Amino acid sequence: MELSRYHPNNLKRISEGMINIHPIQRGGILTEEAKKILLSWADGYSVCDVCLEGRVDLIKNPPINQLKQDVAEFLGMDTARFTAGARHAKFVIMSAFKGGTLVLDSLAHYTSYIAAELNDMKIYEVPNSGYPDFRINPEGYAQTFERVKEETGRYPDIALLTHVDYRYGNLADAEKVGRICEEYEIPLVLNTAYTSGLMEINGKKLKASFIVGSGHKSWAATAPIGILATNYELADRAFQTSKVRGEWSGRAFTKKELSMFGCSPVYGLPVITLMASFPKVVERVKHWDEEVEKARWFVREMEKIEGLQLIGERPKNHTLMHFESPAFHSIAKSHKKKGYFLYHELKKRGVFGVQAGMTKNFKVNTYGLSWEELEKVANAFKDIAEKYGVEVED
Ligand SMILES: Cc1ncc(COP(=O)(O)O)c(C=O)c1O
Repeated sequence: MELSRYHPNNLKRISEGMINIHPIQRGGILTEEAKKILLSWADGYSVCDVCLEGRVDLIKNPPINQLKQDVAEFLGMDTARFTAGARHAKFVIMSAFKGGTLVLDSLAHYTSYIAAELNDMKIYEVPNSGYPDFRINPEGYAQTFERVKEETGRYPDIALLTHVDYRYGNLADAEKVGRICEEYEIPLVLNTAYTSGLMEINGKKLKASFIVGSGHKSWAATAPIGILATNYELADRAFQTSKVRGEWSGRAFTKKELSMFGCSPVYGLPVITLMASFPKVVERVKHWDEEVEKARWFVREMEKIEGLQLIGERPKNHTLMHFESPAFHSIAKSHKKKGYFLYHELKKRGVFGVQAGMTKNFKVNTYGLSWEELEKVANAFKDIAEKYGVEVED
């Protein structure tokens, strides 16, 4: 075993000191407040200093019990739990509808499909409009509900909408889908992995029965942490308590919630960083419009590069974006670094986050970059294009 590879000196992060535009990382960057408390809460069971009830979500010091209620209120829901990522939150919901039928958008993340598969659910997809904008038409939900009824004799048990998808960063019309679900009386799961924590979300207004969030993606928290918020009607179904009794010992655990593995799937730094960042997160969602404005400016600058084109909806309503770049792709064909040239050229210019090997298509996220940083990133792409003889508009 070569243990020296784990020496702190060898654990320097590759992106350190660079402008990070990684598509999944921008909303999870810690606030200064969270960074300040890292060391004092870094030990394994740190949050369990004063655990009187045997459940992390009920701990009062640090105020996790209060945070859970504040997070629910912030999302316009009645109650919430912290989960092991958005994926676990979806698994918890699907397990409450085990063996049933799910309708989801065809841009949903693989973890939505896996959560349903693990729970023996039948899956139906709402189609998208295809290349180049890949939009989800809310009416597609009603049509798919009818299709399910025709094929199975009954309407689906639950529906899921990916508020902003991970492939194109399209913002779906959650309000319209929510209204349709309400008409059909089908509970809606709104996956806000890329929206709650960045923009204002009110589950009641959107008629969502469940809101799923991702702390490490969008709430300035250390991974892994997700959020599952719901209303009082469905809370008992999602957070059932244990009924088991040891046949010999007679032991019972009636306070333990099954889907939270009895106590909690997440504690320590993920919970504490989410807590420390929460006041900033509550504040930052009010400034989402400026983030969209910056994203749109960035698209305009990038599209000055010959052939480079935004894929997904226009205008952009989110900071996660997907570009098609035939010019970079043709450079890669004859470059000695092949598809890796773009990644290396960006790194040389202090920009990190475009997936190594990608040139034909690539994704970036501009959330939280200052105007100055944004300009530096756009200039880096333009500079690389010009270096290889690709035309760039003034
Ligand atoms: C739309 C969407 N939902 C859920 C997830 C998974 O989130 P988590 O890592 O919190 O489980 C991702 C991850 O990329 C995602 O893009």
